[in-house]
Amino acid sequence: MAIILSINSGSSSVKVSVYKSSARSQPPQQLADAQISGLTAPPAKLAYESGSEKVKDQEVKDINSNEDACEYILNHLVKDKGLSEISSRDDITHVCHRVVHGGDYPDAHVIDEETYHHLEDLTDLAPLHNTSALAIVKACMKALPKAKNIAYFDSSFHATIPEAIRTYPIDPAVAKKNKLRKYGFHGISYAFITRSVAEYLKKPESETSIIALHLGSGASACVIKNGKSLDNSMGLTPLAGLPGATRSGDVDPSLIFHFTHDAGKPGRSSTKELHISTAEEILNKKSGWKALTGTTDFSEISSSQDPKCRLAFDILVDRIIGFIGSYYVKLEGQVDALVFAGGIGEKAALLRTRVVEKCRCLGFELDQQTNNNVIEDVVRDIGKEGTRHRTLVCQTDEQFEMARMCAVGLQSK
Ligand SMILES: Nc1ncnc2c1ncn2[C@@H]1O[C@H](COP(=O)(O)OP(=O)(O)O)[C@@H](O)[C@H]1O
Ligand SMILES: CC(=O)OP(=O)(O)O
Ligand SMILES: [Mg+2]
Repeated sequence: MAIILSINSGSSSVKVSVYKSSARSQPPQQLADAQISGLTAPPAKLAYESGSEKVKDQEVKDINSNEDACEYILNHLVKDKGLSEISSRDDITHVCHRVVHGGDYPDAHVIDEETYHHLEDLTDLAPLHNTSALAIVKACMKALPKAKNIAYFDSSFHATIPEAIRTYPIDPAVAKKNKLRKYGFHGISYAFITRSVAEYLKKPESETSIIALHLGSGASACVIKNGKSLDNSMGLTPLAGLPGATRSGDVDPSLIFHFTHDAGKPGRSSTKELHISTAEEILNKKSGWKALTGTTDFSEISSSQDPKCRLAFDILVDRIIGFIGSYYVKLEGQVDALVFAGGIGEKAALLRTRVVEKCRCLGFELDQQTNNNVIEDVVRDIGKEGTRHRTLVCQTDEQFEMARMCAVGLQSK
């Protein structure tokens, strides 16, 4: 029997789910689910659920990093008397790590001392996104010496994006040398969404074409043609495309050269104090909903009448429909469904309403009653009966997807 820990280390939270995998061709069975959130807005809070225990919003002290959060969760799992499968850390056999940037890796990668440095090299491509995951990989290698660590990359699912879509129109020699191209992210989530939607529609994945939206703290859109990623709104890094909690999303790349108090007077003087890594930090960590409204909580933004919140909401709707229109054309209208996922996509009924209203001309329409109900199924049809295209909500689960891929790997041995 394998005991699999799936770790999703995000920009503001660490989510860890525990699974048992025993029988052949059975999906992994979840034993416990832990999350420490609020890492960027202390105090950090614990949510924990296992057979015997349920905790929500419990403040936890002295958690200052993703590694601290992970260590806290490991201790909690061992201490949980109801979780008999883990009585010591040695009971954990596999640890799946979500690593956002996987460069050219088309598949998951087992991590040992030797291969760890390959992952470190990738961090140069996305320092803001891979660093915390790698710190956790390192901590787990030390804290759980008996377990096998495996990296699952957000970019792998997008290895199928064709050349003309993934290539930036820049000097090809520089692009090649510095590995500058579109990679695309949230792929673990899109793999889960594609499989779940295909199952729901009772179609093979290879005949399923969807426009999917993963709208969380980081948000992206993806077009999946016959089960494979054709395009994703994120790019070289997760900064491109839709805005997010603290990310600007697409802006004119020149904007950053004007981003000082001298703004309005473009020229070298206006940027002389602004180091390029500061620019990256501003666009990734000091923009988005936080910069526009002061909060990163989208439920607050979507229910507020404050003009700043309404503007942020309208910006998200505008950017999303831009991608839907583009992706609809890329699929030549052969769309099985528009799919909403991620914390915002799954819970913000008003956002779904406004987006789908704008896409009415393409043949999408909602059933308002179903849309407004709390959605608990993995996939739920919220579309109006008789419309040309379906609209679905999918409760995506990146931790489960990694555990599932890990279990499939074990079964094929
Ligand atoms: N009821 C809600 N309405 C709108 N947004 C919500 C709601 N509940 C949570 N969210 C938003 O979902 C986002 C978090 O989504 P999630 O997919 O868990 O994020 P991540 O994994 O990227 O940290 C946050 O922006 C949060 O404010
Ligand atoms: C890829 C990415 O943006 O991840 P997250 O949404 O977890 O920040
Ligand atoms: Mg996420």
